[in-house]
Amino acid sequence: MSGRRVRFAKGHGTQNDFVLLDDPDAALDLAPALVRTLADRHTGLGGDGVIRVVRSAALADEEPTAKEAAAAGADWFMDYRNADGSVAEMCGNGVRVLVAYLLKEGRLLLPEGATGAVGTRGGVKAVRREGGPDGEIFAVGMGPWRVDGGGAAVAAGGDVTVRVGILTGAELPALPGLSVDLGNPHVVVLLPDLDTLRSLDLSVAPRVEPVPPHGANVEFVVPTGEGQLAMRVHERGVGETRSCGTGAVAAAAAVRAFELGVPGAAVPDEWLLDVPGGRVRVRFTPGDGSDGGAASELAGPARLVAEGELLHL
Ligand SMILES: N[C@@H](CCC[C@H](N)C(=O)O)C(=O)O
Repeated sequence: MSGRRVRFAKGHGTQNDFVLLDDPDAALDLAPALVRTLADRHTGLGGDGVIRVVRSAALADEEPTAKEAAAAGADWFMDYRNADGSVAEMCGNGVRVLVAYLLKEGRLLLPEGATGAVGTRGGVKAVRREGGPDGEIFAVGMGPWRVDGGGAAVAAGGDVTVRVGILTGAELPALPGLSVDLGNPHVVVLLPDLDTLRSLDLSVAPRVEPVPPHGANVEFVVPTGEGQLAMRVHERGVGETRSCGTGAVAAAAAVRAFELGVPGAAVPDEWLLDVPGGRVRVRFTPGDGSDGGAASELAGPARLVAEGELLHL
């Protein structure tokens, strides 16, 4: 990209932060090394991930999901990369930040309450502007989810084992985890209380066994009230982040699946998740999701904080 001028923006959704690269015509060679440099908090702009803002049609020849997006009328595509340079299928917080950027650039018209669409590798996502104090709350249709091990895994309390360290240097006894697919892979671990959640040392990746074939984002959750969860997350390709949108949906879906298994339990379809970077809302349309028919929605803020031009890269 020597000699080329590339505009960037920086934004976050509940402090899950991203570098956005403006590349409408898919002219950039977004090699993993460039992503790592940009995401680095010392040598680059810093972020949990990098989002290339690209026209779906411009990426259609090399990315089948971009071709589908273009055909479905979603003009813009979120080409999402984790901070380590790896490609991820979906990013719930990232979609909202992308939408905030497209609105700022006048590329998407989304009056409050209206619905638009953006392309991702995890499929076309419907987005709605909800408003909020500074007009920054967006809701994203996250589609169906899948509990990988089905009802048997839910009944057993999980399908994998998770080992995680705590700040004293010790490790918690092995914990059950439930694998949930949101387009990207998640493992959700239910913890007994907030003290245990706070005690986790997520500077080291939790170990999941059997090892998920494509890695996993691991969410640790504690129910804090009816339809309320506290969550911390270790993201695949990043490390601990202050929020994860797909993780929030996976966490709520897992806890809801456990509760649906309790006879007589009143299980809410709306959940509030408190993460270190703020709060997001997850809604499920009625159903248990197991037939792929039920859908989920994630809502939360998105903020752009800077824009500029890349130099020397
Ligand atoms: N922070 C994102 C998820 C980003 C991708 C993830 N690290 C993966 O590799 O699947 C979110 O808000 O969903």
